[in-house]
Amino acid sequence: MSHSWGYGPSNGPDKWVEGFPIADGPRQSPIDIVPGQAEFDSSLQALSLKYDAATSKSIINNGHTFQVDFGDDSDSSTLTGGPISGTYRLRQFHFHWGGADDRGSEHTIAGTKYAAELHLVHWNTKYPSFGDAVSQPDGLAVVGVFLQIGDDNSQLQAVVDALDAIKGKGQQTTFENFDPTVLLPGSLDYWTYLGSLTTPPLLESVTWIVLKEPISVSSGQMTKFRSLLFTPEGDEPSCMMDNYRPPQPLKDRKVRASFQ
Ligand SMILES: CCc1cc2c(cc1OS(N)(=O)=O)CC[C@@H]1[C@@H]2CC[C@]2(C)[C@@H](O)CC[C@@H]12
Ligand SMILES: [Zn+2]
Repeated sequence: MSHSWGYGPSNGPDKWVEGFPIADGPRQSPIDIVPGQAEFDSSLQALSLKYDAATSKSIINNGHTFQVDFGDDSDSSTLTGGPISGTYRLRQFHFHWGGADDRGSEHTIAGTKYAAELHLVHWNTKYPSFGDAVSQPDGLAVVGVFLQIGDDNSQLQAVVDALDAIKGKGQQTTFENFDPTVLLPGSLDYWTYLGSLTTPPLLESVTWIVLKEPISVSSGQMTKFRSLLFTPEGDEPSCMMDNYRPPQPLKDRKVRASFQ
């Protein structure tokens, strides 16, 4: 099973180690975050997320999730501060979600699963490109935001409304003038730890920044996420859901908190 990984019984997270031995590595993601065991670090800076709506380009169904891609050939949309040094550029954001409202997030909080998790992906501009950064230990910084079932999230609706146009794997459409700041919660308090991509190739190149405060999403909006397909239009349809990796061993790592 080299590159036909997925989330099913025959190609899902428990099988990924066959094609990607790093699945059993020392800094795998996601993890279960236990707030009582996280260490408050007063030297951690506040997150500075500065995004420009003009950098949003397109939305695509890549067969594992859907993602919104951003133009990253300038410092228009960046992450600075927080646990990282230097400047990281926003490349894309995507989600992971469940087949029902009781599951779907990748990180968990003392065992609690949220209905979905947003990943805002940034790469370190000390490297020439995203492609170079993905294999470096300090190459990527991903901001994770939990989605909790509640009221309709009007800020998310523009994304939800675009999903009809990208139902099948490989479909994409323009998605311009979207500032992902609107998807952030009121507080930017976070936990941070060193981890990896949560899908193959599971590269151990991610500084994870997981926000404590969730944003809301309604059951109806989640139903629309689940109407996407893992499969291309025309193939036997398989609804896109439960596209999350479960928590991995913490091993020799510490989780730090930016708040007390
Ligand atoms: C961090 C966001 C990210 C990037 C990538 C993946 C998955 C990702 O989501 S996650 N959940 O944040 O880990 C899986 C495919 C990866 C890609 C990074 C770039 C590649 C490694 C390409 O070079 C070939 C396969 C690509
Ligand atoms: Zn992700």
